[in-house]
Amino acid sequence: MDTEKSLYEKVGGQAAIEQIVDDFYNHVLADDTVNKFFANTDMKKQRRHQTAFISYALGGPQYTGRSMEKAHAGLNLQPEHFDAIAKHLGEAMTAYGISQDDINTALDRVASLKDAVLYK
Ligand code: HEM
Repeated sequence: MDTEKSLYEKVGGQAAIEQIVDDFYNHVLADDTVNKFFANTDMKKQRRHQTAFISYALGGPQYTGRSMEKAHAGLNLQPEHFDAIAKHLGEAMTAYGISQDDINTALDRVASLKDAVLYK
């Protein structure tokens, strides 16, 4: 748990998340593999999604809304969608100057939610 907390703090806390979210968001919306899922999602929700996703990856403040299963119900997300989102997260973190080691830690965390998110 200490390691998780320090990753969030290490990369700059809330301010880092906001910048990474902006970059991540632009990439997700430009990617035809995944942007269709957000076509009917309102902007506020989308923003919450990106922030929750990245906060979780960094071990920051936890999202307390609907369960991952419920949040993705009806989307029937497939591995390629998950991988595309993970790739954009990695790239946004690289652009922000986060080390590859820390990025791998973040991607491992995110991968642990795969079962909760896919095929719902
Ligand atoms: C670890 C992985 C993920 C996490 C932590 C996560 C987190 C969340 C959260 C917290 C919400 C609810 C947002 C809200 O209602 O305010 C949500 C909804 C959503 N997620 Fe994810 N997500 C993940 C993976 C994905 C993937 C791979 C996709 C595919 C492109 C995706 C697409 C969506 C969409 C479209 C919604 C909105 C559904 C709606 O409009 O009700 N998510 N996600």
